[in-house]
Amino acid sequence: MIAFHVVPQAFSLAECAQIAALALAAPAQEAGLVRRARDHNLRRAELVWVDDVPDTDWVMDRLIDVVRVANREVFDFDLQDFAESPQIARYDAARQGHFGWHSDVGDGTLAARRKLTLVTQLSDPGDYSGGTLEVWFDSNLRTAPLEPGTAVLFPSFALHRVVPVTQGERLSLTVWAHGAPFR
Ligand SMILES: O=C(O)CCC(=O)C(=O)O
Ligand SMILES: [Fe+2]
Repeated sequence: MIAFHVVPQAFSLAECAQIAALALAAPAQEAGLVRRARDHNLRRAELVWVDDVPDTDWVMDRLIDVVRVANREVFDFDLQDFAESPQIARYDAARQGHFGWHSDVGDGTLAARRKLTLVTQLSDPGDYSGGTLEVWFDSNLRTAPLEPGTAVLFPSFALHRVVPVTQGERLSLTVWAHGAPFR
């Protein structure tokens, strides 16, 4: 099974800036985990659900295209739908934004069906320190490239984390593709 797939320029720089601006204008929610439990030791971030932001159909359309191509060419998972809104997460240094080691698959109705995770970098790496996304699937730890617009995809059950942001602010755009649970 492929652990980690990188798609450069899934979004242009201008598109990343546009998505970031929409997110900064929208009211954010404190980040929950699957099933909306809150554990600040595990995650500190603010979330905006893309489906709650007007005029973002093009964002979802692009994400669907990128997932479709990656799944056809690389993963070949049995995917059925996108059952949850994409999320924009803001991790800032003031709150030591981070997300500890976790899997995106949980035992909630939706989280149990997560199969493929896609994360797009939205921020210029010059705007923050720390904040790297690491995926630990096998003996190799993989780090998501920092270029804004670059997307990474990995099986949703793979352990991953966002290390604490120590300066500035990092934004990311995440979406999950769902299907019958792995068996
Ligand atoms: O912000 C990221 O890079 C990762 C987000 C994530 O792992 C999640 O929302 O489950
Ligand atoms: Fe995650």
